[in-house]
Order: sequence, then C-alpha cells, then structure tokens
Amino acid sequence: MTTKPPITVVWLKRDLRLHDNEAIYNALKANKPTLLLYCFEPLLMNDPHYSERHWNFIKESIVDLNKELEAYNSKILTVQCDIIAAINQLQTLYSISEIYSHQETGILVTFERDKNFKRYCKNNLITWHENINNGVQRGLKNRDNWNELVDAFYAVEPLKFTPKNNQLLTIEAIKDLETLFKIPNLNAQQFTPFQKGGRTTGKRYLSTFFEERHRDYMLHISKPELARTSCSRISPYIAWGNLSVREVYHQAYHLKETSKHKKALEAFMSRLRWQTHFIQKFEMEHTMEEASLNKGFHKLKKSISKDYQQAWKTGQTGYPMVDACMRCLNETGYLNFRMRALVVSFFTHNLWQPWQEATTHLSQMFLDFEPGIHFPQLQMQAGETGINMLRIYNPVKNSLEHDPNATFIKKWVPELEKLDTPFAHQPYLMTEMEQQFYGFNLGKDYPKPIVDLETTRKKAGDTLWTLRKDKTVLEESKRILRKHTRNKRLSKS
Ligand SMILES: Cc1cc2nc3c(=O)[nH]c(=O)nc-3n(C[C@H](O)[C@H](O)[C@H](O)COP(=O)(O)OP(=O)(O)OC[C@H]3O[C@@H](n4cnc5c(N)ncnc54)[C@H](O)[C@@H]3O)c2cc1C
Repeated sequence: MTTKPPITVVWLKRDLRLHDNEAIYNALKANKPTLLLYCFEPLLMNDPHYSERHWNFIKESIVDLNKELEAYNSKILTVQCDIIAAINQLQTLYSISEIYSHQETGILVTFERDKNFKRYCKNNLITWHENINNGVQRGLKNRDNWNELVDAFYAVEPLKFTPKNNQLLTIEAIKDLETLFKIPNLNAQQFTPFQKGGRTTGKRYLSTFFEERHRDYMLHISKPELARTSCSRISPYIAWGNLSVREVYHQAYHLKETSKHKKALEAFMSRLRWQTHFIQKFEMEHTMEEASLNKGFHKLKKSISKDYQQAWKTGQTGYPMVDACMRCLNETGYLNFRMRALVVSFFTHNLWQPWQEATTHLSQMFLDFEPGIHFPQLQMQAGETGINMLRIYNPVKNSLEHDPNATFIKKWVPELEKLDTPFAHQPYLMTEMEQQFYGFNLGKDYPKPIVDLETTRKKAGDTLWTLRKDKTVLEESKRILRKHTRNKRLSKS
C-alpha cells in the first residue's frame, strides 16, 4: 500500500490575502507542504444575500493572489463545491490531518456549514484550527474585557508571508488536482462600474487615501458625491479580506504621528474599530439575521407593500435623494454611511416596511456586504434596538444640506437635470405652469411622492417612541447594554 503524502490545507474564505493572514501564517509554521484552497460554495452562490458583483470581486481577488503566488511557483486551488466534498476529494491523493481557516462570523447557512464541518473533521481525525478574524472574539458572554482583547490584537505587528522554499504546493501539482474538480472560470466580467477586487487595487485605494484624500474626510463624510473620494473606499477590500483591519490600523497610526490631519485619521481609525465592534455584536447574537435583537420589537407588525418596496428598490419613490441614492447604489455598489442610513430610514419609517424586507436587496447591491455590519446597522437604522437614538432622516433636509447644488441628484436622476436646483430637490412643489415652463410632467417624467413625508414620519416616530416604553423593550435594552457594552452606556452600541 502506498502512503499518501501529507499536506496542510488553508481554507480561504473572507480573508483573500497572503499578508497578515493568521491562517496562512500558522499553517506555514506547521512546516508541511501547504495547499491554499478557495471553494465557491453552492450554498453561498445560491444564497439570496449574494450577487454576481460579489463573485466577480472574489474572482478578481483570486486572480490577483495567483499573480502574487507566481513568485513561489504556486497558486490557489479554486474549486466549485462545498468544503466537505473538496476535502474528501483531496484526501484521495493526499493525507490531510490539519486544516487552517479564520473564524467566520457569517450568516446562518455558514454557521450551520461550520458545525457540519467541525463534525466532519472530528470524524475524520482532522484538526481544524480556526483563528480570530480582525480582532473579533469567539465565545464572549459580555464586553467586560473586550477593549483589552482588541487592543492586544491590534498591537501585534501584521504577520508577514514568508513560506519556505517549495513549501507551497506547486502549480503543476495543483493543476493535477484541478482535474478532480469542477473548476470555476476566473475570468471576471470586464469593465464593470464596481471597484475592482484584489489586494493590489485595495492597496492603491488605501495609499491614495493616506497620501491625499483623507484631508477632507470629516468635511465630506456625509456628502453623497464628495464622500466617494474623501472616504477611503476600502470597505470591500476589508469585507473580502484583501486588506486586514490591523494592517490598515497600523498604517494610519504611523501616519498620524507626522500628519497635519490627525483628526481625520483618528476619525478613520475609530471607524475601523466600529467594524470590529459591530461584527462582535453579530458574533454574539447570530439570530440578528432574522429578528430584531431587542425582542420587545418582535410585536411590531408592519403590513407589506410590494409596490412600495419595488419603488424603493428601483429609485422611483418620488423623493429625489432617496432615488438618487438607490440608483447610484444599484449601479456602483457603493453609498456613504449617511445615505445608507437614509435609504433604510425611508424604507422602515416612511414606507413602514419591516427591515427584514430590505436585507437581501441591500446585501446584493453593497459590494462590501459584511453580515456583521449589515444586520446590526439595519436594525439600528430601523429604530429597533431600544438603546440608540431614534433617527428618522428627512430626505429633503439631507439633500439640501449635503447636496446643495443637486449635483448628485441630477447625476443619478437625469429626469431632473433640466430643473432649477430647488425643484430638483422637490419636484413635487412645481405648479402646472412651472412644469410647462420646464417641459416637465410630474407623474409622467418622474413619479409623484409615493408617501407623504410628514405624516409617515409622525406615525413612525409615535409608534416607535410608544414601543420604547414597553416592558419587554426596556428589559431587553438593559440586557443588550449589559451584554454588548462595557460601561453599559456606550454611544456606538
Ligand atoms: C444600513 C447600513 C448597512 C451597512 N452595511 C455595511 C456592510 O455591509 N459592510 C461594510 O463594510 N459597511 C457597512 N456599513 C457601514 C458603512 O456605511 C461603510 O463601512 C462605509 O460607508 C464604507 O465606506 P468607506 O470604506 O469609504 O469607509 P470609511 O469611512 O473610509 O471607513 C473605513 C472603514 O471603517 C469601517 N466602517 C466605517 N464606517 C463604519 C460603520 N458605521 N460601522 C462599521 N464599520 C464602519 C469600514 O470597514 C470602512 O471601510 C453599513 C452602514 C449602514 C447604515
């Protein structure tokens, strides 16, 4: 009987980088021949939270990694099957006793998949080493020591990628393995309007932000058009792991020492920490994917209107800022924070739709879809946490304040291009005569508002404020504060 050669496998997921990748670093330390594996898993490819733009980004990331790996005569084995099928197939040629990956704070299907995989590993005498991802801690009951744990994680120098000679499986060996699998085509769609995946591009975004763009970070962060260049735009690179939060944090920290724009860099660094904070919350409360964390809000019943939802998804609500945001998001995969909050607020408050009905459209559209931020943010913006300020964004006030010349609105809602600025913000204020003057027909060229802002805002505000006094909501709020904050009254909860 011939013995199979032993290999160590690194299962890459949302950590598509070689540098500061703890799974790869630990696997290489084990000193065995190492295979880097990525699975396009049918369970995720068929999941409604994901869309083509995500798979494209991942493909671009893998192609970029493969270029980097050429120097080591290696590449990523990229297969289209679930992880158990992949390991079973690999075991026909190699002996695998150790697998490395990061702890994934994912959606329910990946949680279930990980439980199955753990069982599989146990039954097959494989040790599955999972490392902390971006500082998020597993198994915490509360946040008492969380700051210290995260500080300690961030304090470590980013890990270097230094495989020994020939430690990575060679391109030839991987090509042999490919014959055993269904191999996805890595040719991503070309010339898309989305940010291109891969560490090389991610590093470019980061360096232009640090060199120049961060100067007006705080001034422009809420402005839908200007934020596109003054914010870092690194979120998809962090969400898919092309960049680690720690390496970005370290670079910002060093730059801050000599920078004239310390405040901007501090604000940026605190947002990097929010990233970890929100994912930590989701890690400790995975049921947030389907129901509000504050159980008191489960009794809130909203009637579903597919017509409203369709108008919102397609940017046809009759409110130019809401519509511009949605069309821009659909087209480019990106919106700044305030405008993300605004579209969710409009959906959950003015249209009075359950936040759960917004999840898949938004997750499919956001190129940076990160479950650990997505679900907690949706609930927060819907006013269903019981512990945060209730914010009902007024789309008109926000457009006047953050897009005063209606530049963003006219770009994304070209039907309003020929109107003077005040009417581009509020086309429904035009009289018949003004419409004739501009050659514009409200209701035909652009929809009339589908709801009245003031009455819907009042109804939502009254209902939610009343509910906040409910006994279960109050008890739950206390529980949430005890579990998810240290001083029990943190503002960013
Ligand atoms: C409803 C809603 C859904 C969201 N969904 C996501 C998501 O799926 N993925 C995602 O990365 N962000 C999400 N955010 C947070 C935020 O809007 C984006 O991180 C940010 O706009 C990305 O742009 P940037 O990289 O230029 O950010 P920058 O302002 O340059 O910030 C740098 C990094 O800090 C982190 N960050 C910034 N703001 C926040 C925040 N409020 N909460 C947590 N982390 C933050 C991100 O990793 C970001 O890349 C969501 C916000 C809302 C209101």
